[in-house]
This record gives sequence, structure tokens and C-alpha cells, in this order.
Amino acid sequence: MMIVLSGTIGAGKSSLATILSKHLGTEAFYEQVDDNPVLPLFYADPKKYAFLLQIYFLNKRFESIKQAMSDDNNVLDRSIYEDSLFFHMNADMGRATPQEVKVYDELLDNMMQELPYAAAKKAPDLLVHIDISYDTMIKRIEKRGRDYEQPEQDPSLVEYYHELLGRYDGWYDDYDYSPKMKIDGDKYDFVENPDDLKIVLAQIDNELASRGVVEK
Ligand SMILES: Nc1ncnc2c1ncn2[C@@H]1O[C@H](COP(=O)(O)OP(=O)(O)OP(=O)(O)O)[C@@H](O)[C@H]1O
Ligand SMILES: Nc1nc(=O)c2ncn([C@H]3C[C@H](O)[C@@H](CO)O3)c2[nH]1
Repeated sequence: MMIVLSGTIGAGKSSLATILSKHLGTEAFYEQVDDNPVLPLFYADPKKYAFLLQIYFLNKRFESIKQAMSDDNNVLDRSIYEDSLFFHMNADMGRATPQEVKVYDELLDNMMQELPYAAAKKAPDLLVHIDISYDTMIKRIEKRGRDYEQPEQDPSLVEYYHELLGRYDGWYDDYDYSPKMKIDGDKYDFVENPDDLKIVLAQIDNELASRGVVEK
């Protein structure tokens, strides 16, 4: 069983990946952020580093998908499909050239075809999308406190985050690689409220059961 979490910056993917993997007795695979050397460079100069950052994420994401595939049951804290959403948005903002987009799209396509499970199973068993509002997103980004993500330091991030959230709505609606479900990340504080956590875990359990997904 492979469960993949999705959602905008600060939605709670890493937090839920930890909780869910414990609940299901599986392993969690995390997006590397604090030891990502390109991320601070990107936030300081997006135009210069958007393409490099994207290649960095693609490489790391691919590595963790391959690792996750070697285990039968696991939870991934972001999907490879969202990287593409980020990159196309940045390209539309003039931070990557059409040539870079073409190279990235073709490389992604090529790499997906090389996944060891490509022939049998190309997608996760379930995508769990954590939906949050702009206000919640900003609160969480502030709570976590990564300097380069703070709109106080860089006011242009306000527009960047609004655009990202808007694109996520359409992205989720169009996503059809696997079964999917939404968690209301504004309503349920699954990090600090045990009652909310119970509700969220029950929602995921029900979805897995109704889809007949069982641990292998
Ligand atoms: N449902 C929640 N209720 C309260 N706090 C939360 C919730 N989800 C996440 N948080 C807090 O918000 C911050 C961001 O959460 P987390 O790192 O899990 O998000 P993420 O989606 O993995 O972010 P990113 O995409 O940037 O890696 C953390 O400080 C976390 O404790
Ligand atoms: N440009 C860009 N492309 C990606 O594919 C991508 N994936 C994640 N991120 C940024 C968002 C958070 O700051 C931080 C943690 O999610 O990394 C990305 N940024």
C-alpha cells in the first residue's frame, strides 16, 4: 500500500505523514527541506535558481519513491506531480524558460517510465490532500519559522502563495492518477487536538476500507 499526501506549503503533510505511518504501522518518507542547499538560493533569487531547484527536487523525489517502492507499505509526504505544478507556476511567472520547461517535462516523463513498478502500478493507492485556506497557510508558515518562507521578509511571497493555493484547487480537481480524498486542514487540527486527529484518521481508514485497500 502506498499513500501519498499532497497540499500547499505548511498544509501539514510532514506532520500527517508521521502520524499516519505510525497509525498504519508503515514507514514515512519525507521531502528534504532543511538540508536542501538550493531552496534558500531559490527564495533569494527565483529566476536564477528555479530550474536547478526543480532538478534537485526531481532527483530527491525519485530517490524517495524508489526507496518507498522497496517497502510494501509506506506514506510519502508529497507527490511528484506537485513538483510539476510548482515548476509550471514559476515558469508562468517568468522564472524558467520554455526550453527549461520542455527539458523538465520530458525528463520527468522519462523517469516515471523507469520506475520499477511502472509496468504494474504507476500510481499510489490513495492520495490524501490536505486543504487549507490562505490564512491557515500563513499561520503555519509562521509557526514553523523558516526564514526564507516568511512574507514579512519578502512581501512578494504574498502573491506567490495566493497563486499557489489557487492552482492547487484546479490541480486536485484534475488529479486522476489514483483514488483521492480531501482532509479539511482548517477545521481539523490533527497536530494538537486528539479529537480532531481521531476524526481525520477515521476518514482515511474509511476511505481505504471503501476502496478495498489493504496492507500488503
Ligand atoms: N492540522 C494542523 N494543526 C495545527 N498545526 C499544524 C497542522 N498541520 C501542521 N501544523 C503545523 O504547521 C507547520 C507546518 O506543518 P508541516 O511541516 O507538517 O507542513 P508541510 O505540509 O509538510 O509543509 P511543507 O510543504 O512546507 O514541507 C508545523 O509547525 C506543524 O506543527
Ligand atoms: N519551486 C519549487 N518547486 C518544487 O517542486 C517544490 N517542492 C517544494 N517546494 C518548496 C516549497 C516549500 O518552501 C518547501 C517545502 O515544501 O519547498 C518547491 N518549490
